Amino acid sequence: MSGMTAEWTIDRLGQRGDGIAGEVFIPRTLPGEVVTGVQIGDRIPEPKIIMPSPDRVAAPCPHFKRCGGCALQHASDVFVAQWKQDRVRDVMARAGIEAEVSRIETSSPATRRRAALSGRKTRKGAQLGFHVRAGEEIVAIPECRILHPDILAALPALEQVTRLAAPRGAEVTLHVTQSPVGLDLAVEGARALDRNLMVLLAPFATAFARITWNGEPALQSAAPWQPIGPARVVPPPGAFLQATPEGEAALVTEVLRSLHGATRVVDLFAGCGTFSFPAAQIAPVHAVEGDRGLMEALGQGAARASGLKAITAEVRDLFRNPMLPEDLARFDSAIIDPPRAGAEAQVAELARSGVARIAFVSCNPTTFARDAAVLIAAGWHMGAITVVDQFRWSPHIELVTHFTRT
Ligand SMILES: C[S@@+](CC[C@H](N)C(=O)[O-])C[C@H]1O[C@@H](n2cnc3c(N)ncnc32)[C@H](O)[C@@H]1O
Repeated sequence: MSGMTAEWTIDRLGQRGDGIAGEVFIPRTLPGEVVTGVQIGDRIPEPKIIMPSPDRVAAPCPHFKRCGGCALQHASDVFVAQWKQDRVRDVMARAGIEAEVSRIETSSPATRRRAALSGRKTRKGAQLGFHVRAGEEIVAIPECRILHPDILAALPALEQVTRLAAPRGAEVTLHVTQSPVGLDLAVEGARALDRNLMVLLAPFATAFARITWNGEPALQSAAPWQPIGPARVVPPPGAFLQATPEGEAALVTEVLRSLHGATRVVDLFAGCGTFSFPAAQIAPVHAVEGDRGLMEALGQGAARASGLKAITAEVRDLFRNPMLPEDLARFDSAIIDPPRAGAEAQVAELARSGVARIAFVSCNPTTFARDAAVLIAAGWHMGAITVVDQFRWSPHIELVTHFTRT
């Protein structure tokens, strides 16, 4: 069929949010829609909609057609919310688990507090933004509907930094994180930082609280702290943080609900303490994490915080060296929030530990389903799942639930 125009009816959406008709992927379409277009390989990159779905809406962002940042702006909020919850049910069912998905918490537009932007120097200035869908070209995003207004307001300054940073013919990545005292900028792939460049960066102290250049400190006018529970934590440059404050609050609420009755908590894959600090309002917390910089940030935040139970920190690779049942014996409750790969090794140990309750946060339903199946097979009961949509208009899905012993 390649190269021919034909008519297609969309059956379903795939995990990246593309419509699928038979074996063909058709972006920016919805189930039930009839489309035509030229097939290139297994895709119809520029479909024409012949019969639209009642769930189709006008995309709120003027960049949607080209920008690869959002895949689902052509769908109503109701459709996206339902699709994400159904996807979690389907993935769980494929792992043999009948899951109760109770609700979805969707973050508001313009609340994403961190972004990785791509930049390239041009003859006249700089290109800065997100990549086009499945391509190298960069789309400028001055009217982006997901990013926090502080980040959008800094786009002109970020373009100037791109001009200073980008090596000839190469791209730089600008990790920008919003904080109450200004933006934290970590530039990667930049040309080497020298004295001349330091001088040129100095005026950016008004636009950015901190600039880090290929991992080296370049400028700091204020420590870019984040409010985490009752603590103030200064994460390392470019560090993981939950993407929106609303999403973080929804996750924390569910985690704390799961910890009801906890007296000693272990927080596995703790990051810089998103759950450790709120949990330490209830019980002492031992935070375990593989990244030393994150653990140091958590330790410094804990040392400055008041009114919390004790927080201890341990740097540990939980894939290669998971906490064993004997290590876990001093805790009655666990929080676990692994990266996308899930926590196969650690969950196997939790399953046979004496811990009474587990709050489980996941950013990948597929690895979560695999890990949940291990706990359920070992006699644990899974509670209702809350889907947390911090990546509004993208197909990305996060969830939180809890496990108790049956
Ligand atoms: C999804 S993030 C969650 C962080 C934290 N719970 C939060 O909400 O901010 C996953 C964390 O796992 C950590 N991590 C990744 N691989 C790891 C490993 N093998 N051992 C321990 N921690 C790891 C990452 O550094 C990251 O902080």
